[in-house]
This record gives sequence, structure tokens and C-alpha cells, in this order.
Amino acid sequence: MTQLTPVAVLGASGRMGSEAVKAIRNSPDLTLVAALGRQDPLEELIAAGAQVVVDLTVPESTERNVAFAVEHGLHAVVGTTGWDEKRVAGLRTLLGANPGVGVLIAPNFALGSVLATAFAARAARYFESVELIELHHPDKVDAPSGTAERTAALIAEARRDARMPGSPDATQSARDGARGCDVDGIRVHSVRLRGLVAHQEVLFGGVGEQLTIRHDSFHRESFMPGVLLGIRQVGSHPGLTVGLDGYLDLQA
Ligand SMILES: NC(=O)C1=CN([C@@H]2O[C@H](COP(=O)(O)OP(=O)(O)OC[C@H]3O[C@@H](n4cnc5c(N)ncnc54)[C@H](OP(=O)(O)O)[C@@H]3O)[C@@H](O)[C@H]2O)C=CC1
Ligand SMILES: O=C(O)C1=N[C@H](C(=O)O)C[C@H](O)C1
Repeated sequence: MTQLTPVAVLGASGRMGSEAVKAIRNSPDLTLVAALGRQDPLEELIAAGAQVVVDLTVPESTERNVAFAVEHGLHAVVGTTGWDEKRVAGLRTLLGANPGVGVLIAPNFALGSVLATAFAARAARYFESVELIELHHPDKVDAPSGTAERTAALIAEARRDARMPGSPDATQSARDGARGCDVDGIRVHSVRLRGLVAHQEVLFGGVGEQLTIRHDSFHRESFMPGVLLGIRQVGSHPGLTVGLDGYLDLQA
């Protein structure tokens, strides 16, 4: 008989957490052993015998949740935003002291979004101008989105490698926020609108042409194949992986 992987979800009653609970329950190779919320002690993860913890909480709690998992030898699949460079560096150190434990931090679990970000990174060196627009539901607590931060960082890296200057911009005066925020030298604009779920456009401009790379998540089900892929693979990838693309062969 094949062993089922025992999985716990943190943030289980949230928008993403409740969808993940459903997806895990519907997976014949996984068993949901804990579904925790803000009030529940993390020790329940151990008592429940979880092997993989899925963190879909809030930026203030994710670092502590993941540290607890790693220190107790549990693999973690993390969708929560807020993982800046300092936090990532701290987690790498912690993982160094806990060899064999795997953590996946995936700013976006939707396969189309992962591809859109990869395509944008590839296109980055060919266009003089680039700006990014991310559009989300109005209940989102952070801006810009984690996906936009990562996409901008990868575009900026590709442009630096190609020794490109910043996007041309003659603006001399602007109202606060009119030009969006600066992520690694890339302008990112955040829209919050009832009815939206999660959307992103990367706009590349060259002389007489524009390339737009757009991805839309219309429902949180779109994230679930990526969440399940992460749960199934995290144990085979010790150390830290940032981005679901780390588990995919995007060159094929
Ligand atoms: N990687 C990806 O593909 C995606 C990532 N996200 C990210 O996932 C995160 C969650 O998003 P979303 O589901 O929309 O948010 P919600 O606000 O709907 O859910 C967050 C949940 O976390 C719970 N929570 C808060 N603090 C803790 C804690 N200390 N321990 C355990 N649970 C806690 C909340 O409980 P309570 O109700 O009690 O406050 C709530 O149920 C965000 O950072 C978002 O950006 C979202 C979509 C896709
Ligand atoms: O809060 C959300 O909804 C989302 N958060 C993630 C992000 O910040 O990029 C992923 C997706 O965009 C949905």
C-alpha cells in the first residue's frame, strides 16, 4: 500500500487556505492532518504528524511559521508574501543548520503566471522600456504583489546582465504615486478593484512596437495544481527554492 503524505495547512480558513484544504482532501496521495488558523498553536503540527506544512497566512506570521517547521524537520510550501532579502537570508542560514529539510517559496502557484514571469525575464533585454501593472482584489493587504516584486527583480537582473540603462522617462514633476513604485529600477503600478482576483501585465516598449505579457487568475483554483506540485516535490528538494519554476523544466 502506498503511504499518503501527511500535510498541514496554516491559514486554513483564508481565501487561499480553504481552497488548498479542498485540493488536498481531493488528492488520493495526500492526507490533511491539520488545518490551523491564527489562534492555533504551531505545536499541533507535530502532534498531527505533518510532514509538509503549507503556509498561506499573512506577511507578519509567515517567517515564524516557516522557522518552526524547519526547526522541527518539516518541509514547507510557502505562498505567503513578505519574503524580502533579509528574511530569505535568515531562512537560508536556518536551512543550513537543518540539512535535508526543503522549503519552497512560491510568489505565485499559477502555472500561467510562472510562465509569464519566465517569458518576461527572457524578453527583458530586447526592449528599451518596461513597466509593470499588477491588478488584484481589494482585500489584498500588501502592495505591490509578491509576483510583481519577483517579476520586476528578474527583469532588472536580465537588463543589468545586458548592461542596459534604466527605462527612458523624462518626467520632471509628478504627484506622489503617479509613476508607481520603484522595484529594482522597474516602475510597478498596483490596482485594487472589486471583482478582480490576481492579474499582471508586463509592458515592454521599443521603437514603434509594444509587447504585453499578461496573465489572469480568475479563480483561486488556478493556484492549486502548483500548490499540489509543491507539496509532492518539496521533500525531494532540500534547502530553499524560490519560485515554482525551480521545480519545472521550463527549457523544454
Ligand atoms: N503564491 C500564490 O500563488 C498566492 C499567494 N497568496 C498569498 O497568500 C497569502 C494569503 O492570502 P489570502 O488567502 O488571500 O489571505 P486571507 O486573509 O484570506 O487568509 C489569511 C489567513 O491566514 C490566517 N492567519 C493570520 N495569521 C495567522 C497565523 N499567525 N497563523 C496561522 N494563520 C494565520 C488568517 O486567519 P484569520 O481569518 O483568523 O485572520 C486567514 O485565515 C497572502 O500573502 C497572499 O498574497 C495569495 C494567492 C496566491
Ligand atoms: O493576495 C493575492 O491574492 C495574491 N497574492 C500573491 C502575490 O502577492 O503575488 C499571488 C497572486 O498574485 C494572488
